[in-house]
Amino acid sequence: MSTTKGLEGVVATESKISSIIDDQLTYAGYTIDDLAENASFEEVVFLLWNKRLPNKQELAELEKALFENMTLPDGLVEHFKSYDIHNVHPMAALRTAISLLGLYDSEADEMTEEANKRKAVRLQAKVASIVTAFSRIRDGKELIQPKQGLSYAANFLYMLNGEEPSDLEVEAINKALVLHADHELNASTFTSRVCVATLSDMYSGITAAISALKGPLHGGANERVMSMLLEIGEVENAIPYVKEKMANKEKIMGMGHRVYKTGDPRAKHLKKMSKELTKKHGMEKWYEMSEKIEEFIKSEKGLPANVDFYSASVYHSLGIKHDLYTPIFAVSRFSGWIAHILEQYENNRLIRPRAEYAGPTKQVYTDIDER
Ligand SMILES: CC(=O)SCCNC(=O)CCNC(=O)[C@H](O)C(C)(C)COP(=O)(O)OP(=O)(O)OC[C@H]1O[C@@H](n2cnc3c(N)ncnc32)[C@H](O)[C@@H]1OP(=O)(O)O
Ligand SMILES: O=C([O-])CC(=O)C(=O)O
Repeated sequence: MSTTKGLEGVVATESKISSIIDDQLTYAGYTIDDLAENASFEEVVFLLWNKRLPNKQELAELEKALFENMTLPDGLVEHFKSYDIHNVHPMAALRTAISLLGLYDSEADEMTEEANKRKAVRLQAKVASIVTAFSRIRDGKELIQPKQGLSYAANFLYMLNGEEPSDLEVEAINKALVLHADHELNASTFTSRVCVATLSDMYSGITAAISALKGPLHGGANERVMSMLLEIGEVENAIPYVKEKMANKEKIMGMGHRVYKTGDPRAKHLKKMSKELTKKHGMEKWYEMSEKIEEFIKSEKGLPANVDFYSASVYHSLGIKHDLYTPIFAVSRFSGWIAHILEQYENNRLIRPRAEYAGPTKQVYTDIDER
């Protein structure tokens, strides 16, 4: 047997959902550039779940279904008040909330295609409410119910802040949601597929995926990018800071990627947005600092900025709390995880690779008194 550390380059499944070929990302054949410029998040959700764009009626139906399913069970809201919410990371809270949500869904273990599609809508609708409810309860504020007529992105900001967002804010969040929605067989998506390939239920698959996304080598990097920028403080400190990190063999968060070698095609959209939003809010230094780090790491190590890098300064300029960055990634990625879970169910086989044994052999059991 031969092993490939971290399964690099291993093709583990076929999928019709998204592709990364020659550093270009597509969702069901549509380039990410096209979608980022033109699509609403709801259209992308439909696209990932159906492998085609919706017509007007289908889009309206999905928008309505998402809006109507945003309300949370009372028990879940009470649960947020039952622990020390100030000492809990929102990704841990989200992970537990989704597992708990499954207990309120009488169809949780119903495995028909129709039941799974209904659960898909409920999960996608409620994740926005869960993240925003957590944040508001933590801040000691009243919960805000979603407003009819607002898009998913607008309702997310409305439920988070309690006021209707500006067009620019909605555009920024919509674009971020579109850009993060799916990414082939990344670690969290693979986790969700491994989980449901045992024929476990959708809530379990999503809970497993959230757990994988939380880590700093994956979705957890965006929050850490912002911590790094804050630690650097001023633009002129950026290069000495990253030089020291690299001399200590520490990684620069938001840089590098397992698949992309020339560049992550999502990063340029977030970079553009970061430039615009930081300028608008008089926070140019976060953009300038990010650009300096990006250029330096690219020239020194040949590593590109990934999707997490500029999302940090985008969210910061929107006034979003830093520990909500990864949950926002999750809100978007629910759509991709769900698409992959549905695809896995459609053509399932247990995922069970092998490990090459590298431990001792020919051991002989000795009595405990003789060890
Ligand atoms: C949405 C997402 O999940 S995007 C990724 C988000 N994660 C991050 O931004 C965390 C920082 N980046 C990383 O840790 C990595 O680049 C990963 C995890 C994304 C990809 O990792 P891998 O493909 O396993 O690359 P690996 O960690 O083996 O690194 C290969 C080489 O590049 C270096 N390298 C990779 N990323 C970085 C980085 N961010 N900063 C400095 N050096 C890096 C490694 O030190 C290693 O160098 P060496 O060969 O001299 O030892
Ligand atoms: O694909 C990956 O390895 C990580 C990533 O960029 C994503 O999940 O969006």
